[in-house]
Amino acid sequence: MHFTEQERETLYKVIFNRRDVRREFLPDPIPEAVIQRLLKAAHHAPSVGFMQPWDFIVITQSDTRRRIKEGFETANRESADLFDGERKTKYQSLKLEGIMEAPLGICITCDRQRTGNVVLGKTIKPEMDLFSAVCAAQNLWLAARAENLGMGWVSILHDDVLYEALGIPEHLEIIGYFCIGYVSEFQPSPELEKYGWQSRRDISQAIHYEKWSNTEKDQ
Ligand SMILES: Cc1cc2c(cc1C)N(C[C@H](O)[C@H](O)[C@H](O)COP(=O)(O)O)c1[nH]c(=O)[nH]c(=O)c1N2
Repeated sequence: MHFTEQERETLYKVIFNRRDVRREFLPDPIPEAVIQRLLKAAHHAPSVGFMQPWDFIVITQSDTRRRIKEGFETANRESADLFDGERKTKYQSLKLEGIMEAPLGICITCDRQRTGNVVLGKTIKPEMDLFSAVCAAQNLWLAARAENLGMGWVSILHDDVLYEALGIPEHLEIIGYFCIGYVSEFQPSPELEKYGWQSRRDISQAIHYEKWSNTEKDQ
């Protein structure tokens, strides 16, 4: 298959207009066919040794989401305490999840034993199964954006909250919890940039030719 220039432009548009969404969620229901398309896109992510170590837990019940939200509140208080002074005040002013507002939650797990102990491509770097499951998360994120759905990653959560609330078997690792829903708008830039927490690095600082090189600004 050969992609046209227009199709290519669309892909880049999706990439550059994807956002981590926390505050713009609408309660509008997501059609089941759309949810299935998102999950199929996630399931078609690359994976080490074609291990496909992920599972997707689909959460719509507000009772379940409330338990997760309570877990977030605990973890968020602990997290705020790790920052000092002005930074702490700023942290506390940020909105870092949309668990109750987004009608859909998806938890991605990773079964590290899915295809046995020795896996092609994972023999030297054992963490490659986890990386593969993160690729599924990114596919989900981009597919959601293409469907005009916002998605937010919530990692300010202790794993035991998700194990308990979602009945996840102990042998699975938790990759992440994601809030998904239609949105009032997509912000043009990251929320953390807009609120002065962190700005985007200049791309020239991220690219190194032939050898890693320290740029002046990075030191
Ligand atoms: C692994 C991981 C974990 C988290 C995130 C991202 C990733 C990749 N991000 C979202 C993060 O803040 C966001 O991606 C950046 O700020 C850049 O913004 P955009 O995603 O471009 O909008 C995120 N955001 C948030 O509000 N609460 C969270 O717990 C997390 N956790």
